[in-house]
Amino acid sequence: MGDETATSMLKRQAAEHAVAFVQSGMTVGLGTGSTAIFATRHIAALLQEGALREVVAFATSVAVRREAESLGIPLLADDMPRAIDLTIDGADEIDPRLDLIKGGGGALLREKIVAEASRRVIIVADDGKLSPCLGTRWPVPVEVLPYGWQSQARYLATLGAEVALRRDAAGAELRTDQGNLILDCRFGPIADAADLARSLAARAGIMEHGLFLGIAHDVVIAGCDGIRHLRRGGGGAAGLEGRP
Ligand SMILES: O=C(CO)[C@H](O)[C@H](O)COP(=O)(O)O
Repeated sequence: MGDETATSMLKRQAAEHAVAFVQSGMTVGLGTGSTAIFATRHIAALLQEGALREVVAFATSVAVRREAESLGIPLLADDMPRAIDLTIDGADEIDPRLDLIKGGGGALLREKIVAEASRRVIIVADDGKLSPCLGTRWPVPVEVLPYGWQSQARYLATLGAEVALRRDAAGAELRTDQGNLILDCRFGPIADAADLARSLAARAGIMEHGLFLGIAHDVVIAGCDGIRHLRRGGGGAAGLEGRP
């Protein structure tokens, strides 16, 4: 089995473990990315089997909304007429406090809107996403308005970032679902993520950033040695007995 297949299997295991927390009647946030998509597909399969009933979902990106529609998952209207019970999403980097870098898939703004509207946020990932300190292995994605974006790039450089405009596979500047740009900001290990988040939030033209601090309630991590369920403030691994 190649590396890619093994990682994909871990992503699926983490995502399916988290879906066990979805109950009939819930409103569920559907995350974006190659890990969260396994949760969406598993929810669809459980709805089809009748093991779950009356679940309504809210997607964190246009791509996931389309996928959910094609799988027959009922969706809330885009104005989110009610709060979300549980969101299952992925992450790019996870530190020991369960703070995150997200936005590798470019959906950080919608993902943060959905997470902040959710009573519970479960992050699912393979153990390659664990990091001693945010910024060690992943840049912080920053979504900026195209208007004046080079000014934001200069501002980000003054904060210590090596800044790269994200491009799509064809080399064109990548546009988010809102038509904005993404600046990937490599800071290296971030000593004070809360302070950096404040500096990013303070700048007009920066629409959102990929630091998700104090947002995840749970992190489900799959590795070769099994699944670990980490809870915020819960002192670490809870093991499979945490399953509802
Ligand atoms: O934040 C995200 C998308 O904006 C993703 O959740 C994150 O990039 C992880 O993706 P993957 O599960 O494909 O590794």
